[in-house]
Amino acid sequence: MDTLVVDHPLVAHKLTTLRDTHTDSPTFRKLTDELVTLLAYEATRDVRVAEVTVQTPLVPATGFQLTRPRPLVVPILRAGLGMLDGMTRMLPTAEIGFLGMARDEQTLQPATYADRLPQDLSGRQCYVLDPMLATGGTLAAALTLLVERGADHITAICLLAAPEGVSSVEEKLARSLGEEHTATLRVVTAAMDERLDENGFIVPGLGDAGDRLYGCL
Ligand SMILES: O=P(O)(O)OC[C@H]1O[C@H](OP(=O)(O)OP(=O)(O)O)[C@H](O)[C@@H]1O
Ligand SMILES: O=c1cc[nH]c(=O)[nH]1
Ligand SMILES: [Mg+2]
Repeated sequence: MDTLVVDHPLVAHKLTTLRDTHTDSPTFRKLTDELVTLLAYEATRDVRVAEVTVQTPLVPATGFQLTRPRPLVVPILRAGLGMLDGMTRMLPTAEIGFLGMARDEQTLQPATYADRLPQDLSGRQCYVLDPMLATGGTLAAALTLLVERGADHITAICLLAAPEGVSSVEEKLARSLGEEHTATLRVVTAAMDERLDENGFIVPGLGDAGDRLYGCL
């Protein structure tokens, strides 16, 4: 799985304010939205396009247009919802499917409570939105589900990732999908943080992304 850490001063600036415990929810939501748009620029670098010809007022011109089937954007509820508008600003014609997943605070295992995705994702290019890649359990389960339905190119956009989480996603996918699948899997993140703490929180991190976006549970 390719992992890209987006190295850009505006990303670093916005992320620093996002981490600040004094940043309130309205500001946190706005910064998340802006950060996702910056990350989406890198994450969509290999979005599928085809050559087309258009007529300018002067001459025919060769250019590119997004192909069909349209890309599928998949926010993982709850916190991934805070990334949806920033993503669809860059990909307004994308379709949107929803996955509701919550991590048990004791066991750290993810449970899926909502699945509003097409059953058949054959040949689909997907963009998964989840701000935090911590132990990796949530992302591994989401990627497994999408690949099992036929998605063949999936990019996860995360605000923060932990190194042990990325390794764990790779191990879990090797177990759940085996070596046979041919899907391209990528993670694009604003930062690779130091580590996880004993409660599975990313350090230094930004705390509980869902709570900071929406107040509390
Ligand atoms: O990598 P993991 O260890 O699986 O943890 C990451 C998950 O935890 C958070 O969601 P949470 O379960 O808190 O749900 P929420 O979005 O409803 O707050 C986060 O948005 C990820 O989905
Ligand atoms: O640091 C973390 C880990 C999981 N979920 C969060 O919201 N934050
Ligand atoms: Mg949460």
